[in-house]
Amino acid sequence: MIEARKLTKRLVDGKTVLADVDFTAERGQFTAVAGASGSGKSMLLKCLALRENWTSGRLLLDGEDVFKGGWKAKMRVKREIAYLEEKPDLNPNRTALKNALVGTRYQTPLWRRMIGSVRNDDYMGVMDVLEQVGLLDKAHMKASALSGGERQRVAITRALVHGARALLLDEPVTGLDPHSAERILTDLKAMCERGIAIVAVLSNLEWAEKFADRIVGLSEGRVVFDVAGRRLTGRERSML
Ligand SMILES: Nc1ncnc2c1ncn2[C@@H]1O[C@H](COP(=O)(O)OP(=O)(O)OP(=O)(O)O)[C@@H](O)[C@H]1O
Repeated sequence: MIEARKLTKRLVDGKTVLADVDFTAERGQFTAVAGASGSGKSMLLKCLALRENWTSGRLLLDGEDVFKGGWKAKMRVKREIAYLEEKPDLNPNRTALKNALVGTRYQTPLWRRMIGSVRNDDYMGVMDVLEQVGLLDKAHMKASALSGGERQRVAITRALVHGARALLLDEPVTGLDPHSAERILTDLKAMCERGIAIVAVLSNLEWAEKFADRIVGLSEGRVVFDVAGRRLTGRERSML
C-alpha cells in the first residue's frame, strides 16, 4: 500500500538523516520500526506522511507514484496516512468526543445540522470508534482529565474518523504503564485485522516482537534489517 523507494533525506546543513531507505507498509500489517536515538525513525514516519520534504526517492500509494501525481496524489496521502506524535496534540479543555470530531462535518453549527447538511452518521462514527478503543464511557470527559494512554486512543480515534487507512505512530506507548501500553498495542493489532496499515516506532523490542508482524531496524538512517514472523537474533539486536 505505502511504498518508499530509495528515500533519502538530507538536512539544510548537508547531514543525511535517511539514506536510500526502501520501506513498505501493507494494509492489515503491523510494522514496528526500531533503532537507537537519532537513527531516523521519526523522520522516516514524517517523510512517509509528507510532513517533511524528501530530498530524493519515490513514494507509491497503492501503486500510484505520489510525486508524479501532483497535488491530488499528495492530498490523498495526507487524507489516508495519519502521523501521530508521541504526545497527542489535543485541546485540554475539550472533551474526548469533541477532540475526536475536530475538523469533521459534525463541527458545523447547529442551524446547519438542523437543516440536514450534516449527517448524524459522523457523530455515530466517532462513538463507534471510541467504543472500539474502549473510551465510550470517557467520551464526555475533558482531555486534561484523561491519562496518557487514553489521550493516545483519542488521537487514534480522530485519525480513523478522518478516514485514515494507515496510522504512523511515533512512540505510541513510550512513558505509559505496561497495562496501558498493552491495551494500545492490542487495539492497534485489532485495527490491522480490519485492514488498517499500522507502523509504530517501538523502542521496546519485546513489545515489537510480541505485537508486530514485521520489524524494520534503522541505524544511522539506513535499514539494517527487515524481519517478518520471527524474533530478532542477537546479531540483529546488536545492529541497532
Ligand atoms: N529539523 C531538524 N533539524 C536538525 N536536525 C534534525 C531535524 N530533524 C531531525 N534531525 C536530526 O536527524 C536525526 C534523526 O532524527 P529523528 O528524530 O528521526 O531520530 P529518531 O530515531 O526518531 O530519534 P529519537 O528516538 O531520539 O526520537 C537526528 O540526528 C536529529 O538530530
